[in-house]
Amino acid sequence: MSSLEEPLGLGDLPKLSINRLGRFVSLGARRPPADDDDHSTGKYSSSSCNNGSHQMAFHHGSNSSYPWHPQCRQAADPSRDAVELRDLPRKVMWELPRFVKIVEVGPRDGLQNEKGNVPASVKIQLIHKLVGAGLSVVEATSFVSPKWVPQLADAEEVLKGIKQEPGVRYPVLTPNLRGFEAAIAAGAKEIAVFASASESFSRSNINCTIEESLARYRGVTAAAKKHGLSIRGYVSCVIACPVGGATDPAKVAYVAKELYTMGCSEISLGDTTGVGTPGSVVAMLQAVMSFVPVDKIAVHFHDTYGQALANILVSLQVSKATMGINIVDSSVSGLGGCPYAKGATGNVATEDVVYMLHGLGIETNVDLNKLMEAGDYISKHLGRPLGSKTATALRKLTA
Ligand SMILES: CC(C)(COP(=O)([O-])OP(=O)([O-])OC[C@H]1O[C@@H](n2cnc3c(N)ncnc32)[C@H](O)[C@@H]1OP(=O)([O-])[O-])[C@@H](O)C(=O)NCCC(=O)NCCSC(=O)C[C@@](C)(O)CC(=O)[O-]
Repeated sequence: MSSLEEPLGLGDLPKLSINRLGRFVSLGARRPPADDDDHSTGKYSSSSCNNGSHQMAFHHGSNSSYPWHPQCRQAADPSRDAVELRDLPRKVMWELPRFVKIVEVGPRDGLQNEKGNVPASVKIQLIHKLVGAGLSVVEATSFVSPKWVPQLADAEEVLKGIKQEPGVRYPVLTPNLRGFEAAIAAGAKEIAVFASASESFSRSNINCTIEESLARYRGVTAAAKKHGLSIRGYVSCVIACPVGGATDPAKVAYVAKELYTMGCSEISLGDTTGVGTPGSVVAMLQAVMSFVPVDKIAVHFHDTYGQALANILVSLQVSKATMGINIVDSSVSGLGGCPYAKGATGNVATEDVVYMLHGLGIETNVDLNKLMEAGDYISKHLGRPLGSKTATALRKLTA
């Protein structure tokens, strides 16, 4: 392996003086004092890590296969310096969560935009592989009009074909009561409604105004609550709309608040076109966080402009007052795109998100190797190269 192929990670830092780093951390880092730390909420405690008594466990099964990976080196080296280095990201950045829940949207968002037909059996296999990789939320399909999204016309067959594992969530999109009824008949235990912060996108995606969609979703969420179902709510075009241009963060906050008030337990904020940068994302998140608790917010970035990982990172550490967002949507092998958002590419690849989070010492419970196998499986079926930079690099290394 050439040095260029090795990731420059925390494991490279021992070449620097720990004392100098310590000074840098204490002078430069803007983090709250140790008194603010609170393990019950998952906030970081620096003092407890210095003696190793609260070392984070690195149970990312896949990492053990990559001995050069910074986390593996550190896990094998319990020295004080290694512990300090491993926790460095938490010190120099605003607070990061200890655990991030990944919501895998590949089988739905990923496959809704495919030109070719993907058989239901392949979708079911893909979902099983994703769950086998440790993902605890896998969005399975959509009960939408087959005239609008023919790619998901097999929703019933897919949902009925999945062997639902205990403790795993399989949300499905439902645009109206008709979709909701079909979803519960097929065994759905969680639904998702999807509104937009842009009038023009709302019309092109679901053929109604924002207010009409919210009125419709009040009916759908009321029915879902009666059946004891969990509900996810999406807001699309949170940064910009493919037709209408930049979105006012206040509009995003309004739609998010309405969805939250009607009973959505998780609000996913979608940068549908992938134009957001950390600058625009922070402004939008601050607006939404005035109305929706941070632990109910998920971020959903498309990677059209290559900004998705940066946007996720800033979302995790968004505020001094809170511990940041800890739910991230992503799509295996970067599949996806909305058929009604012209020019937008796929979601950020789950493999790349997992690689970054594990590199930050954040747990996900996802096994990167098994996840890459799911990515190989669907990419092979679609006849296209891997859409994840991480998977592409690791496959080259192990070829
Ligand atoms: C909302 C509608 C149905 C309105 O569509 P419409 O044409 O206004 O509704 P309609 O009531 O006139 O129905 C049209 C036809 O569809 C049928 N129909 C009606 N509803 C259903 C249903 N549930 N299931 C099956 N069939 C249905 C209905 O019966 C009728 O059939 P016909 O009488 O002509 O034979 C339509 O616009 C639609 O299905 N849109 C879905 C579009 C979509 O799925 N977009 C992608 C998901 S959103 C997204 O990707 C963004 C997100 C979430 O990922 C976040 C982000 O990235 O930002």
